[in-house]
Amino acid sequence: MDAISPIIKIENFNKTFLLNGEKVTVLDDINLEIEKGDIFGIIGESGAGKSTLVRCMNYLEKPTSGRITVDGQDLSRLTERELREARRSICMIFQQFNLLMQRTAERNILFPLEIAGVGKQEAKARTRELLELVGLSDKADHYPSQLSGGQKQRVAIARALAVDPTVILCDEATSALDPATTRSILALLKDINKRLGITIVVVTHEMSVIEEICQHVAIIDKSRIVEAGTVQEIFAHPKTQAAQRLVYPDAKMMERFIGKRCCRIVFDGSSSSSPTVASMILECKAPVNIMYADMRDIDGVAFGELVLQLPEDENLASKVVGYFRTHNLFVEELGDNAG
Ligand SMILES: Nc1ncnc2c1ncn2[C@@H]1O[C@H](COP(=O)(O)OP(=O)(O)OP(=O)(O)O)[C@@H](O)[C@H]1O
Repeated sequence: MDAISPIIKIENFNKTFLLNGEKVTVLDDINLEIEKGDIFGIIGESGAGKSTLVRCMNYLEKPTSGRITVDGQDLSRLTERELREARRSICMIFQQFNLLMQRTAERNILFPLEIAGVGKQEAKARTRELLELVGLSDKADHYPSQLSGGQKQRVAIARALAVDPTVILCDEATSALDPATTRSILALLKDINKRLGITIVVVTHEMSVIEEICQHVAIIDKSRIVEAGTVQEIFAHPKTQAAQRLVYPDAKMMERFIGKRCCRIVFDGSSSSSPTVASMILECKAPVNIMYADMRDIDGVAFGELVLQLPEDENLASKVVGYFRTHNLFVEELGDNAG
């Protein structure tokens, strides 16, 4: 395989379920390519079809029509035995960790090595290494019930890594965790991707997870992929309503600023990293109120939106608006016809 060919390729893919005798289309004409070494996010609202899509990537669910190729192998052509073999390199981690409760952390990680027939000494040494990699060397003998949610997910990640996968599929892997633990698990996944070159597919309903670790993202809405691209592109120019709802969840709230001399400034990653608002205040000598701010730092670049209340003096107000426009920012005055 050359470095730029996709490790996962999904073509003309459809999935229907039979529900009370009726066909329900859950995924409709999906086409997607995920490059080797990427951290790829799949985001959408509840019921959009995210989990079904990711489960199809290792054939836990089979497509109704269409093709899935992973690492050059068309999964539809594999026998059950070959599929089991292929699944060893396409591991999955889940929201609820799925650990074996009667086994210690160490023996959970040993499990896939036992199934793969790895010798005892080698398996034990590998397990120790993995416990260290996920920062749990001191918890080897703990049972899942004695571990926190974050620690359980670390064991699940170590177990996934035991068989040297090329892809890790994460289905809402941080959704049961608090924000600080979520960040630490995402940092661990990022580190694994960087150090081991493993491709990671992240299914989530939280934009913050995408921002934190993904390079590319696909947005699923009502069974279809409505937008896909780099995280920066999607943040900068969300085209569809589904993407706009995710990137600007508070868009409806803008209505409350209408008629109050407010303007909305969009930071789409193209402006310089200088403190633009502070510089504007110094240069225009204009006092402004910040009414609303939703800013994110993605790879050191500012994305998001600000609502400022402009000065009453009309000349000064247009000077402020002009300042932002000359600094490559999109500015929209929230007049009576805005919203
Ligand atoms: N085995 C099944 N039989 C029938 N319908 C199913 C089955 N599995 C999933 N569905 C339906 O497919 C749709 C998509 O489900 P899926 O779990 O993929 O969505 P999701 O985007 O992951 O949602 P969530 O974020 O709530 O988990 C839902 O309407 C669900 O009810």
